[in-house]
Amino acid sequence: MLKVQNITFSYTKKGAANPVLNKLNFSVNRGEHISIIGESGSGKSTLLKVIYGEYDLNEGQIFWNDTEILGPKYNLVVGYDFMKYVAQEFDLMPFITVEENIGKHLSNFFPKEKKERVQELLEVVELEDFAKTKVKTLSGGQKQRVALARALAKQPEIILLDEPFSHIDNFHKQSLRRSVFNYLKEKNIACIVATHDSEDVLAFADRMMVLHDSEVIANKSPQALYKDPEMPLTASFFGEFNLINDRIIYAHQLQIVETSDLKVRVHRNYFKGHYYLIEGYTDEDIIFFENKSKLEIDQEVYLTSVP
Ligand SMILES: Nc1ncnc2c1ncn2[C@@H]1O[C@H](COP(=O)(O)OP(=O)(O)OP(=O)(O)O)[C@@H](O)[C@H]1O
Repeated sequence: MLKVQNITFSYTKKGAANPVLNKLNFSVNRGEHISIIGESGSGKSTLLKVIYGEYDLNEGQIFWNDTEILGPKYNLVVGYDFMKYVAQEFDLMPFITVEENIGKHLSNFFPKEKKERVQELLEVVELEDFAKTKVKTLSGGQKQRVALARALAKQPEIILLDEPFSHIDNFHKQSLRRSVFNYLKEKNIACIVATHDSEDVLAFADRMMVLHDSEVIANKSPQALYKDPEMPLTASFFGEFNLINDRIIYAHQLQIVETSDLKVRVHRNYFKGHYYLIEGYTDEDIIFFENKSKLEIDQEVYLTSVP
């Protein structure tokens, strides 16, 4: 189990401290999948780096089971065998092939096992056809997949992923995401994923942590937070929403009815595939709702909220 106990961390720039994490407490079980979300600059990457032991804490402690994770002040080499970290900037060996990169840290004493392991990982990241390709000739998304496979090669107990699919095109993203996250579950590898993409979270995360103002402001299942997001920042992660009488109401929860207290004049239609997102105005506010078809501009409709 990962235990993060009361940790505080600041970057120091020209003697001035920039506090990024303030008294964070949480734990992650073996095999558990945690997503960290938050605005850009809220400290998601910093939190992953601190857990990895890349920086020294100002306060608090981090443990994986009984081992305390210590920073560079205490460790000549950053990192531990049981934990892997795939950063946004993946550092690969450009002049050797994909399979050589993936197998880089696997022992050569067991060539058959090594070959099988590399093949298994090539399949997880869907790069079988690129095994013999030199990494320098790969695209950004392909490199990201090699970095993922390399991090998994020695089967860590916990893996930290920073925006793991950010460079991957939509065509491959869906199946790659399923393949990687299902693999981690199967092997009981804990993972902490920093992401902006709700698709990384909703179907896969056991818990979702929201970072804001240097603190964890929510730490619940995606289902619980979707149902009761508590604050606009969390709701925004799930889609378009409105604040009506201080209540968060998602755009899809508003429906056109014959008459109601909520009268809206249609301002714009946005095509979304199987529905349109409609932007409308009341006398005071902008309201977003969904409709199967496009509506006439300036048309007046009445809305009601449904669960
Ligand atoms: N090496 C560094 N030195 C000084 N300040 C830094 C450093 N890295 C990040 N910061 C600052 O720390 C804060 C948190 O940055 P961090 O990269 O952790 O945010 P993030 O939530 O991961 O952002 P994003 O979603 O844009 O990747 C920001 O204000 C950033 O400017």
